[in-house]
Amino acid sequence: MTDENKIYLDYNATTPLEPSVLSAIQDALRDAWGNPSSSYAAGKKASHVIKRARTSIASMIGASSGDIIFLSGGTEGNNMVIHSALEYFHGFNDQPDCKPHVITSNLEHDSIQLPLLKLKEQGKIDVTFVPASPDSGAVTAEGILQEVRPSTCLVTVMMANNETGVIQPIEDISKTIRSRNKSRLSKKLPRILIHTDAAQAIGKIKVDIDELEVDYLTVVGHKFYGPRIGALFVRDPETVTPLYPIFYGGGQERNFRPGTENTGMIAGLGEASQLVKDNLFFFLFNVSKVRDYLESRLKETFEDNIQFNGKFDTSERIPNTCNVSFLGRGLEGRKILAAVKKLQASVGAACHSDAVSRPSPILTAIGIPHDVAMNALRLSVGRYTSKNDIDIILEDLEVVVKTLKKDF
Ligand SMILES: O=C(O)CC[SeH]
Repeated sequence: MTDENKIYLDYNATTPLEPSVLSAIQDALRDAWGNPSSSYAAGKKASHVIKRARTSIASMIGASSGDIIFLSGGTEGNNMVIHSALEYFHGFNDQPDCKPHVITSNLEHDSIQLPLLKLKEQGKIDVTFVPASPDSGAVTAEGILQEVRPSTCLVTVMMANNETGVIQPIEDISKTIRSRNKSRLSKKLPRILIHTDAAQAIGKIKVDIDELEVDYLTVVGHKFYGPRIGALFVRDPETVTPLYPIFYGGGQERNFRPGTENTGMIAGLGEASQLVKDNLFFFLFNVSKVRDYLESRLKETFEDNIQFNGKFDTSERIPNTCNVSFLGRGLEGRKILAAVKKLQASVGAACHSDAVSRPSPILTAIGIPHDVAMNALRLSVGRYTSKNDIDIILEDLEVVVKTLKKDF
């Protein structure tokens, strides 16, 4: 339950800070205010806090501390991966007219999709958006592989979609691309770098960089009860995986990401990561129980007058997400959200929420008809959402849907 007796079911948009995360931030701001680059006590205190946080984040995803680069959030991390892949390509290939090629999905967050479209518009790259299947809401490794060409230098696919919750086959994609890389080496073709944006996966499902076999992985604090900063996993950035700074300055983060460190927020990200490391399966079990209860209550209340948009027999979902359409005229998702008294949710990605009344491009991309997509709600439960919250939401929705139907 949040303010004004509202019930928040938009945890994929952002999450509140866990109390211990807030305490870690406050403690660091109060006690570790020194410049981490300073050699005296105040600086050392700050650098110690950062070191401890880096260790927690690395441990959460099965990485080494040296593989974690702090930055401002998911958007910066995703842009840095694209920038580094292109720098790597140009360092490898000296033919000025040969453009780097990037393969991605048609489901990506704007912080992947838009930089790629911009670079394409500028004539700097070629990009292939591999369509997700309407039968699974996911891409396939084969679908990615068949788009590989000699100039391909990056494959980037999100680990789980923020609107449908569908988990993408990152392990399969990595294994397939790594196998192809072996044959490319002998042909003196660029290595294909592999990235996944794990923003919607961390804290909800197991994220292990050795199982995933990715070169890069984006970590976004505010999706797992942490602060609004992020980190980028880069597999041994000094020697194995290319990483190039987007901007230059004081040399922090081994010159990969300069700027005086945000010690307070880094401390918070470290605490949020430690909580995930220590409690993932407790969190996962709880949210899946409540999400499944939500979907059973929706089915019980609305019977065949709803459609779930992320449930497929051939793919898995993150355990907290329910994308549901209310079938029938006059039941647009935006109208329902404007009329409910308790529910706080979204029709899709928060970064699109101010867009004109249009169906989610993610839902239409996986073949959901326009009118059904227009009637969708994205409901994403949190660690502490209760079944009682769900019962209140169902009452709220039942009244509103009945009223909107009658008024249409
Ligand atoms: O899906 C969301 O709401 C967060 C990314 Se814009």
